Amino acid sequence: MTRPGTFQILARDGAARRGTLETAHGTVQTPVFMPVGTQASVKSIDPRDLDEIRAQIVLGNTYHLYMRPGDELVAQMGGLHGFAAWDRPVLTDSGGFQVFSLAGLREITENGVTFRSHIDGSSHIFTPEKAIAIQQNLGSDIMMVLDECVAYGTEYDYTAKSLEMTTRWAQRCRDAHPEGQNGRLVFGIVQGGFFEDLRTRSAQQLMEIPFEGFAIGGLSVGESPDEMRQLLAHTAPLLPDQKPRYLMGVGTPMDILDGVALGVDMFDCVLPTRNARNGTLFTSFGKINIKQARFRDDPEPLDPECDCYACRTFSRAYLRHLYMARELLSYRLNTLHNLRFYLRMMEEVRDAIGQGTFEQLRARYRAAYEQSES
Ligand SMILES: CNc1nc2cc(C(N)=O)ccc2[nH]1
Ligand SMILES: [Zn+2]
Repeated sequence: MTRPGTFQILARDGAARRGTLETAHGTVQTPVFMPVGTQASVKSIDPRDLDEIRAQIVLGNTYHLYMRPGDELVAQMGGLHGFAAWDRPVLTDSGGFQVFSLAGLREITENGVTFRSHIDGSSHIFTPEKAIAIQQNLGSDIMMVLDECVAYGTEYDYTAKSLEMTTRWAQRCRDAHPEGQNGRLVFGIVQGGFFEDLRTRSAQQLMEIPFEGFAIGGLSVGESPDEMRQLLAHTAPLLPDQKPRYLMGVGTPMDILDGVALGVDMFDCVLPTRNARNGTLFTSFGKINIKQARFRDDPEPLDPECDCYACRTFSRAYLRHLYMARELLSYRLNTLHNLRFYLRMMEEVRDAIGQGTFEQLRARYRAAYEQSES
């Protein structure tokens, strides 16, 4: 088996790259979209479904699993792979983002972040070492460092001090899980808010540490699409060409295609799974909402170009009925479809990069999505 952490670039099309990333649970074809399985489950679908829609790697949230059922229990049950019967790669975030966005009452010190549980108000502390220990217990293939994701609009001086601490925390995370240890990988996370010079500083400091990959954090936090794109265009090319680049929490189909065009290799987002549960569905002709009356007696498949179970088997009329009747099957079929849409788009992306036709693919999606965004 090729050493975990090995990243091979197979083809380029402009700044877009097609590659392979080796992990302890198999090879990931990049660019890749990671379905989000916050509480050890991709909501409403099971591992057989993930296989069928050809998911390669899923994301678990450290904060949630630490809170419930507890990382020690998950370790006892064989890590996420044994517990959730998923035998492919798993990436876990460090909990930093959730603590900053979910937990109540937080205090940040050099040692780590102290916070109260959103479940029962109990007090906890995440240090860099603790964040890594939890992810080790979860059996994560790709662990993220503990970082401070500063809120959109944070002023320059605080952001500058925060990134310095994030770098010191990153070093402590790497020290807690040395390079090559049991085939698991650790990625650094670039911060620096929306200040290009601070992004450069954060990237330069992190690249001094031997991470197997680098994430761009602190985005998709309320900024405009243009602000995100501008920051991304500045930051992505700063990162090592020969290491995977991961854009955290992004995004819409167009955000992802624009990220690929800027050299990003990995993405995760709750959009396809969350939108499925409110009836918003992604199709080859743009975004629709299945609850619209126009679908009441529509016998056609949701998306004729989609190969998922929902599109092969049922009509728009049936999918609308399930949604209006709040049938649980609605969550499952809509989720299967939306995730398959994202995963199929990534398959097309990888093929297009290999054939040098990525820009044509991006233009095709833009034609379908610009109008449906309006
Ligand atoms: C949904 N937006 C989003 N922004 C993120 C930033 C981070 C981060 N660590 O800066 C992690 C997850 C994120 N998800
Ligand atoms: Zn479908």
